Amino acid sequence: MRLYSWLGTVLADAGATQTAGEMYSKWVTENSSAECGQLAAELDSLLDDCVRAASTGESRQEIGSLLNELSQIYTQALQHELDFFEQQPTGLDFHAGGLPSHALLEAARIIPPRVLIIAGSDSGGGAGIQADIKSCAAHGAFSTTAVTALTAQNSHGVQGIFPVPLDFVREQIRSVLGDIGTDVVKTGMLATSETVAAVVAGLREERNKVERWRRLLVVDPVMVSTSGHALLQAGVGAFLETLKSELFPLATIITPNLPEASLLLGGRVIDSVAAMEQAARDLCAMGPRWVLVKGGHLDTGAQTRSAEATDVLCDRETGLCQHFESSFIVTSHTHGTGCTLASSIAALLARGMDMAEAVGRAKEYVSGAIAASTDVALGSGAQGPMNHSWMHAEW
Ligand SMILES: Nc1ncnc2c1ncn2[C@@H]1O[C@H](COP(=O)(O)OP(=O)(O)O)[C@@H](O)[C@H]1O
Ligand SMILES: Cc1ncc(COP(=O)(O)O)c(N)n1
Repeated sequence: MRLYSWLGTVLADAGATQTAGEMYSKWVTENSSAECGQLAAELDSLLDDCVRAASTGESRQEIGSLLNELSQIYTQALQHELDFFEQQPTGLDFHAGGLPSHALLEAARIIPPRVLIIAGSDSGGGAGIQADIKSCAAHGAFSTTAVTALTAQNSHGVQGIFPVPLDFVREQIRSVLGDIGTDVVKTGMLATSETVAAVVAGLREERNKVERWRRLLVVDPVMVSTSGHALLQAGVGAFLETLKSELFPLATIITPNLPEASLLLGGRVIDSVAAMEQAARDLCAMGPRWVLVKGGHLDTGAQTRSAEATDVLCDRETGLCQHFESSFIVTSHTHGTGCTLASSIAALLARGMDMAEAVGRAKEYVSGAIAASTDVALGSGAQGPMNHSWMHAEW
C-alpha cells in the first residue's frame, strides 16, 4: 500500500496524469491522493502491532521465521510490481530518471539490502571476511557471516589455516538464513572440498524451505591469495571438482583471478585479454550465468604489463564479453582486492543493480581503494592492506 501511494505521488509529480493515458492516469490520481497515503500509514501501524504481538508470543522463533519468509515473498512481489511498471508504455524510465529499483524497495521501508558472506577470516584485516564486511558497509548493505576457516595472516603472507568444523559452517548458515535472511550470498575462501559441499548443502536446505528462493549467489573461487599463497588445504583436485560440479551451477557470477581461472581450466596459460575472453566463455559452460575474469595478475609470466587493469565479464546467455578497464596502479598494497571486488558486486546486486552496473561500480570502488592506499603504513611486509573507507577518511 505504501509502495502504491509512493508510486502514485512520484508519477503524479512527474506529470503522469497528463501523459499516461486514461487508464493509468486514473490509477495515478487515486494512488497519489491524501486518502491513499493515510490508508498506507494505517496499514503500516497495523502491521507493526502485529509484529510486536507475534514476537512476544510463545512460539517466537516459529513466528519469526514465518515473518521472515513473508517479508521475502513481499519483497519479491514488490520487484514484480516494479517490473510491471517498467514495462508500461508511460514514457517514464525509472532507471534513466535516477530511480534505481532498490530505491522503490527502500522507499517502501521493507528491509535493508542484505549479503550473507560465507568466507574465511583474515587476522590481518585486509582480505577475507574482514574486507567483505567493510566493502558491504561502504556500499550501504547489511552483512551477515558464516566463517569457513580462520587464517593467521598479515602483510607478509599466510602463516596458518584452521578450517571451521563442517557442522558449524552449516549451523551459521542456518542461523542467519532462518532468521535474518539475505538477498545475496557471497562465497570466498572455502578451503576444502568438504567445506564446498557443506556450503552447497546449507544453501540447498534453505532453498527447499522457501520455495520461491531467488537469492543471487556471487562465488569468488578463492584458491591463491594476491601474495601468491595457497588458500586451499590438501586435495586441490577434489576441491576443483566439487566447486565445478556443485557450486558453479548455482552461481549467478563467479570471479576468478588469472591463476584461479587457469587452475579451473586445467592449467591453461592465460596471458592476454583475448585469452581472458576465451577463458570466461569456457568457464560459463560450467554453469554460472556470468563469469568475471579479473586481470590484476596479467603480467604473470613474460607478458608486458599493460597500462590498464582489465577485467572481462562474460554473459552465458548471450555469449558476449564486456571489458572493464581502469588505470593500472603501481603498488604492492593490493591485498584483498579480489574479496573487495566480489563483495562490492554482491552488495550492489543486493541494492538492485544489474550485473554490468554492479561490476562497473565495484571496480571503481576497488580502484579508488588501491589508489588511496599506496602509502599506507600497516605492516612491514610486501602486501599491505587497503583503506576501505577511502571515500570518508584519508590515511
Ligand atoms: N595494481 C592494480 N591497479 C589497478 N587495479 C588492480 C590492480 N591490481 C588488481 N586490480 C584490480 O583489482 C581487482 C582484483 O583483481 P585481482 O588482483 O586480479 O584479483 P585477486 O585479488 O583475487 O588476486 C580487479 O578489478 C583488478 O583489475
Ligand atoms: C581469508 C582470506 N580470504 C581470501 C583471501 C584472498 O585475498 P585476495 O583478495 O587478495 O585475493 C585471503 N588472502 N584471505
